[in-house]
Amino acid sequence: MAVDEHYNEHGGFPKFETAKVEPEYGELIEALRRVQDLAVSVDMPADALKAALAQTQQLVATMEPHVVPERKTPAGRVPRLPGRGSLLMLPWTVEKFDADGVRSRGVFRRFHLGGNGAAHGGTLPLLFDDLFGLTQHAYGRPISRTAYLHVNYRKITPLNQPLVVEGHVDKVEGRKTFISATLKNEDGELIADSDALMVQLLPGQQ
Ligand SMILES: CCCCCCCCCCCC(=O)SCCNC(=O)CCNC(=O)[C@H](O)C(C)(C)COP(=O)(O)OP(=O)(O)OC[C@H]1O[C@@H](n2cnc3c(N)ncnc32)[C@H](O)[C@@H]1OP(=O)(O)O
Repeated sequence: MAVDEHYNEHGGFPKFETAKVEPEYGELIEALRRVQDLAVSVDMPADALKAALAQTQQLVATMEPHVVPERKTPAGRVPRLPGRGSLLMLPWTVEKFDADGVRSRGVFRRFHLGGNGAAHGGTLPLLFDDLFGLTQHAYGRPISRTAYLHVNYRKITPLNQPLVVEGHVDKVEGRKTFISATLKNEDGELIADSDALMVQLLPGQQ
């Protein structure tokens, strides 16, 4: 394991701490994703719209009193959950996490639709960027920020089909970590590939 001697230097970043959550937390996040799927899929009559609005306003009222600062919410800090329990992240599950690389599996869902049955092109950099963050972390690099991220779209990215993304560190030069990744379908066909530069933060950098 290539643990960097500067691993504990996190610039302005806090250390990532796994959150403990109630069993219902993962179910809530999944239900909210289903709502997102539906929100971009439905064409409702007025009475159904009114009912959905009233129920959503009720949900907001239930959740709103519990807003906490960024590092207190479990969102994004539950590695066993799809997307680490974050609604922003692709709801994919990490199945390999070590210095050799990180592999994650999942599907692009209806709410990732760009057009004509394909995932929105902007959702792929999100998938890759989060994977790159995890990859450099698994490699033992200090917290870094993405300086650039390049995506090659090789084939249409389908919705609701199991896909796998896999990334690894190519080289490290001082503060710079060069990482690359591939997105493939279960037949091993290449859908997209990406490479990025992540730059280690200096003390005080955010
Ligand atoms: C377990 C769960 C964990 C948690 C897992 C969570 C994963 C989340 C991961 C998300 C990561 C993100 O998306 S972060 C969000 C998106 N990124 C950002 O917002 C970054 C904004 N940019 C910046 O803050 C800055 O530009 C930095 C920090 C990247 C670099 O600024 P700096 O510190 O002043 O460094 P600087 O001197 O400019 O550059 C250092 C070296 O990098 C090179 N360099 C810098 N930028 C570039 C560039 N675009 N293209 C080529 N090369 C570049 C320079 O030439 C130099 O090389 P040399 O002369 O030394 O050879």
